[in-house]
Amino acid sequence: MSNLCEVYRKTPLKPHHIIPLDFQSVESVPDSHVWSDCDDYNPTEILNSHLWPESHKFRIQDEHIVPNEHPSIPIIDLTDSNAADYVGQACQTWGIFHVTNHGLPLGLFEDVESEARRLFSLPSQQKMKALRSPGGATGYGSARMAPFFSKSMWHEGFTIMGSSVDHARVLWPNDYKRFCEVMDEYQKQMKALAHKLFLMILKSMGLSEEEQNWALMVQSNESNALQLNSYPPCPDPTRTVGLAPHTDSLLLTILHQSDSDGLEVLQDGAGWVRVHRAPGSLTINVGDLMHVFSNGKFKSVCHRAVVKRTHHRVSIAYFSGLPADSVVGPLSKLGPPRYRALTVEEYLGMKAQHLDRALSLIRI
Ligand SMILES: C=C1C[C@]23C[C@H]1CC[C@H]2[C@@]12CCC[C@@](C)(C(=O)O1)[C@H]2[C@@H]3C(=O)O
Ligand SMILES: O=C(O)CCC(=O)C(=O)O
Ligand SMILES: [Fe+2]
Repeated sequence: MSNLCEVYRKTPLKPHHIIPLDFQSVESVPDSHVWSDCDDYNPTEILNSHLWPESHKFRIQDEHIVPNEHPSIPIIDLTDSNAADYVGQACQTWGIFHVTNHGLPLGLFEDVESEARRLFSLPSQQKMKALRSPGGATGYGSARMAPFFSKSMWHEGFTIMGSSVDHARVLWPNDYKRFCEVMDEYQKQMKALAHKLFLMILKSMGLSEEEQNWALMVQSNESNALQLNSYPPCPDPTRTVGLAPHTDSLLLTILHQSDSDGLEVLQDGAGWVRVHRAPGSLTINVGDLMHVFSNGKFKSVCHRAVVKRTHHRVSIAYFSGLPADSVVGPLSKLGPPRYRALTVEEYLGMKAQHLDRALSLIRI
């Protein structure tokens, strides 16, 4: 089991921040889930783009990245010989991009999505048997960041770190193996892809082979999490929020948006931009630890998820991180450090206390 689990044990949550609404039993949106107050909706520090240097506020010009004249999220073919450069550029400008030709079989996504749907379509009382414990990191429940918002999100999640067998067994006592196999295989494939992307990123940063080897050694120990997200159909999608605006804490996130769009990113000047899926692609975004490691060159992108009136949207997010005791600080070759170095554990502790303010609190 991943040692990220232990970090979260130190910041226990209250049960009402863990237990999702029984979405199957409601016909209208209860007041607890109506987001009318704008302040709730927009975390202050994230919107304050002082976190990001002026030079990053430009549009991608490279025609290989953006095939049309309207700015849109880059789509990068991982088999292109220049892919590493494009990945580096996309991390600097958008903090998010799609990858195609990633080599993963379509069946893998069909399987993980169908298992996720099998889980979320269980009756609420059954899912509650796998509820995350107050000091726990894995299992069924609301998003970990729930306590920072006065309203609840139209969302339920299932978090896996390592093996899912303990929770799967209580959900399906006689039929849990398939779920575990699919989740194990998915995590294995994602780990390999995260490794490949990390290597491209290091290359794009101009690291020497020796420096690359060192960094890869650190990354080969990655600590990760798999998050199944469910956004049930909502009677009033304009007054509800799927996932509130946030940045992801770890290095990189690999997102599979199943069959419907719903992810939006906050872009300087443009506001909220819908992240349309490209066929067969995966969506990659930069997380806070990568933001620190790149000395702010790569930006940890603020994003949110919206909900649908009739469609039950499911997404699968893989968070690639580092062991809790590893130290993350800006690469020295990227200029004077703009963030102080700290352990993953310390950073996640700050995130648990300050959410979107954590990154600015470690600025030098
Ligand atoms: C390893 C991770 C990463 C977590 C916490 C833990 C497991 C679940 C992840 C999420 C998923 C939903 C958004 C987020 C903000 C949340 O509330 O839970 C993420 C958070 C983070 O990136 O900080
Ligand atoms: O469902 C989505 O599209 C976004 C999920 C997400 O941001 C997350 O799990 O951190
Ligand atoms: Fe996220």
